[in-house]
Amino acid sequence: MNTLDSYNVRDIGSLQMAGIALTAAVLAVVIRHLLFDPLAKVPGPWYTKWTNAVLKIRSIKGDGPIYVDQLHEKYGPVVRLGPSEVDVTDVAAIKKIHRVKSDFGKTDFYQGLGYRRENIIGTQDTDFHRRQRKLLSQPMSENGLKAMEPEIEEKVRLAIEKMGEEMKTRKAVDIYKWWMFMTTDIIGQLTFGESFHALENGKADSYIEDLGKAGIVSSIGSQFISLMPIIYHLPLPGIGGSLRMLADRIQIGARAKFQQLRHEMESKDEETPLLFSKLAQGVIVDGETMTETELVNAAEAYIIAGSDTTSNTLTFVTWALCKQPKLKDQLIKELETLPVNFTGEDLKSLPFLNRCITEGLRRFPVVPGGLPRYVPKEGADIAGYWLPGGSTIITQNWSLHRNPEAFPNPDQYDPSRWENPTKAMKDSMLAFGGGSRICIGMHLAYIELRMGLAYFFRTFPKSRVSSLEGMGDNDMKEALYFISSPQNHRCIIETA
Ligand code: HEM
Repeated sequence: MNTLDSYNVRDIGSLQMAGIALTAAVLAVVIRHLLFDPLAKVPGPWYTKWTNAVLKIRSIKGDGPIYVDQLHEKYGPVVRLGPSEVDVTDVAAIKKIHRVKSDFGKTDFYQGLGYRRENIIGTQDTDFHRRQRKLLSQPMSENGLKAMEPEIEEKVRLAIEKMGEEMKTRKAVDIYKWWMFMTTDIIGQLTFGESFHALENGKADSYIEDLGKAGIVSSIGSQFISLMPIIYHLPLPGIGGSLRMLADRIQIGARAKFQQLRHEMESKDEETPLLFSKLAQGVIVDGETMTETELVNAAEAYIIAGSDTTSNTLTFVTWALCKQPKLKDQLIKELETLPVNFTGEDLKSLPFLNRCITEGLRRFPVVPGGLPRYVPKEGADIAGYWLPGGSTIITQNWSLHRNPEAFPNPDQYDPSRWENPTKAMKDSMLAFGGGSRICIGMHLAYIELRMGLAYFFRTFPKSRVSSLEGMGDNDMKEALYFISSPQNHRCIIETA
């Protein structure tokens, strides 16, 4: 036997050993999964024992919630989505997960969305979150927002004016675009004391464009959270560098806006009521305050969370009402009862307007997918299934809001179902989340939704869905990402 041959024999031996080791490792994983899989009893497709790849692919395609909903139809209120992921539609379980002081904390998914910024939306630190809520809640309360209503109303009126102008030249209006500019300008105005002037300019400024780009990259990145440290530094096409560079650009922009706000407040005798007026001046609330970095991060969180959520809801509700002229006429009749100089309080007391909004939030939930949470370390009993600590539990609105027992004929947009809402209906609504992590901008959203719809239908009572430029129902099919929107990003309405 020559030397070469002896090497070959040794190599073959090593290869065999490696093959045996690999087979043993695979077998060990298989056996562990088969014998010790803590989620083995949770029903779901066979492959979810091994992978959540189907969920990821469908989420990236923008129809993850439909996939999960189909699994619920087949397997019941608790379904397995992956090796350690479960979705639940059981109301008692949802109350347990989304309650005040819940120990089901937000998962790493939100870290992806926040692209490494510790802010109120993504934080997993309960003390940090409690402090932020305490400091930020008052200006966001119904009472706190009253002082900001004139600023909001001004932007709503400007949006309606711009829609009227577009109607004259284009013979139709893209309400998706104008509602987006309006909500972006409102949250900019209330946050930084100066809007982004999207309504005046008819386009988003570079800061908003950067935020939009970061939102797209982050929402894809949040599906692959373990790859985020790499994604963060990769040069990506179309965003002017890496996500890290983009995030830095956004932060520099927000910091400059804040410094300008502080400067203006110092030079004024009277205080302008804004979401951060007091905190920006370093006012201490119950012995606590926020640093400039915390304020900048909170401002960014507000702008991300507070623009397309509200504008997409406005778009879907406006469209749904234009599609059903009887409902639209009923709303217009109710709006005719308003005094000339109506206020936010007057709008709050209009029953049909508010039913139209509630039904819009149900039928078109703009946060349609899961609000993923970790099961606390001691594990939890969820609707009769024991889930180990650290597994992920998801509660998706898309399914909850379509529970046919609570909402017969769930695909129908029908505001009348809210005339006498049952307990099951109220319990099945999770449009703004729940418990300690409930949407802090909920009251602001309601003010914008009421004012937007009231001004729109009072000004344009003849509105109807247009077929100009090929507009059709298909345009309004929902792209179900973390935030859902009309799939073609337009909604063309004729107002005369
Ligand atoms: C129709 C409009 C809106 C809808 C449907 C909506 C929905 C939601 C939902 C479902 C959550 C909970 C997320 C979770 O638990 O994982 C949330 C949280 C949040 N929303 Fe909204 N939102 C809307 C408008 C706004 C507005 C106008 C703001 C303005 C600042 C805002 C700011 C936030 C913030 C900061 C959080 C995180 C709260 C926390 O974790 O303490 N949202 N929103």
